[in-house]
Amino acid sequence: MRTAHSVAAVRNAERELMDRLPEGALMQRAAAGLAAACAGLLREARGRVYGARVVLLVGSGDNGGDALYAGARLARRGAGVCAVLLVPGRTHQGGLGALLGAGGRVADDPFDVLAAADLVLDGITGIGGRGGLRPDAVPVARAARSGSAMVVAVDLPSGVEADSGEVAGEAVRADATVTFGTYKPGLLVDPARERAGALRLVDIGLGPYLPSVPALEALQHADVARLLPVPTGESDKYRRGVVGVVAGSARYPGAAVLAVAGALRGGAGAVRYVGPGVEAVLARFPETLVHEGSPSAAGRVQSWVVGPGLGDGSWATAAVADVLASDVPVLVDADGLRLLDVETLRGRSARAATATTLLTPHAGEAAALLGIPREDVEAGRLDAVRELAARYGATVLLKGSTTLVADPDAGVPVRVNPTGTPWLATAGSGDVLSGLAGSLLATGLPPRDAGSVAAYLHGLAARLAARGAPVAADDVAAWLPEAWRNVVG
Ligand SMILES: NC(=O)C1=CN([C@@H]2O[C@H](COP(=O)(O)OP(=O)(O)OC[C@H]3O[C@@H](n4cnc5c(N)ncnc54)[C@H](OP(=O)(O)O)[C@@H]3O)[C@@H](O)[C@H]2O)[C@@H](O)CC1
Ligand SMILES: [K+]
Repeated sequence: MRTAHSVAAVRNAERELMDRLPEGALMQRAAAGLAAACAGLLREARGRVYGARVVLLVGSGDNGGDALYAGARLARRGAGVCAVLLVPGRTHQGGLGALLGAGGRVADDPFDVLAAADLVLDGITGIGGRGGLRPDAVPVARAARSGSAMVVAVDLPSGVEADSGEVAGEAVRADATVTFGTYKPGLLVDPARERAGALRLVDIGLGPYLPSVPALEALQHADVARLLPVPTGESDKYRRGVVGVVAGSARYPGAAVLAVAGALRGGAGAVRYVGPGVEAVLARFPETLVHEGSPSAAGRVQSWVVGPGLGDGSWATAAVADVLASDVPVLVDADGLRLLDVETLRGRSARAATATTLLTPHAGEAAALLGIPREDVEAGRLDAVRELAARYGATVLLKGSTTLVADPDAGVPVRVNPTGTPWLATAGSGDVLSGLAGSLLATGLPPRDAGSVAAYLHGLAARLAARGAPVAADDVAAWLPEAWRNVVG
């Protein structure tokens, strides 16, 4: 599991650890890890550290101090290191002394040195930064990107919000970020994540002092493998779970087919389809159980998926209400999100512990549910998913470039999916995801696990299917077994 902690948690842990260490020891640990990472990158790019041209962008806080001490270490290994001091009167004095003592220098003209650099260390701001880059830092950050240098962010790309992943204005765009002690939420959530490049974590000994419950967590292969259902010798199709899929309409029969395609690959023993797309579903998947009446009359299921391509006719409205009246886990997607009755939804968890709900909006649907503009959801994804989960009393999976899953209990870490790919932004891929997650719900996974495991497999399947080329939603569904094998492999 990759975990991220809030700035407040990092600051507390830092205070506790600092009390037990000699002054400056923590910054030296950070700088040593940072210099080692930079030396590795320079060796990869040009064979050796000796003679490399390194430029440090140094702000007014300890983030700049880290850059200066790391620069001193690189200078001692023969790199030509030059510091650009953004606030000369408030530069970290110990760090500057170390750099100058190691043969580094302060740049006269930042743009000259940046144009010739092999590597730029961004030490403008770290966890103390607020708002986007200040105006004087913007041209320097742009110049760092415009040459051929690798840009390495110290702790965080300057200009991003560490706790939320928001980017208010301009931020550094790094090729790599070397972060200290723990990941920060902004390194894992877009739009900030996208500025961070490849992530590297340097252990500075904060671990024992950080809270055991992080703010954010990202599943890795081993975590997903542990969560995936494994049928036993005694499993028959009913014990493995039956997922009911209420999807599709005369106008959108394809949504039914794609949701069933996802559901068939999610581990449930059987898929029961209910809706107007019976013919299309059976033509493609003859193994599906089908029913054309109301969902509650279709036979037993262990979970429901309701909404993809359902339209908003009277049958659809009644079907959503019917499904929400059940006591099994329900996943609500797409049109289902527009048709759901909020009071019924909130009442579900009070009615039965098994009546859990997983909502799976994309940014536009989330915006409608929250009554705010879509851009606000995209800019502040973490806040939006937390707010939705709290307001609706349901688990919420917010789809997008970094899919997030929030539990209605605010004390439970938000999950962020690490396997996404831009190729997933394709029609119908959400229908596949809803079927897949619903199927995992039927096997008994709680909503947060079902949502985050489904997002993980779905992203991985898309990557495996795509290999650099466009994919259709149908390809993603077809590659789900390969993604599953890849995880348990
Ligand atoms: N915690 C730990 O465990 C460890 C922490 N370590 C390191 O310390 C870093 C945190 O250092 P920090 O607290 O000094 O804050 P930092 O990020 O340097 O920025 C604050 C300065 O920036 C300024 N400023 C603010 N916003 C700005 C903007 N938009 N654009 C431009 N400037 C802006 C602000 O100025 P002011 O608002 O006062 O004018 C203030 O002076 C952390 O990220 C890590 O690298 C490691 O050494 C070891 C272990
Ligand atoms: K930085």
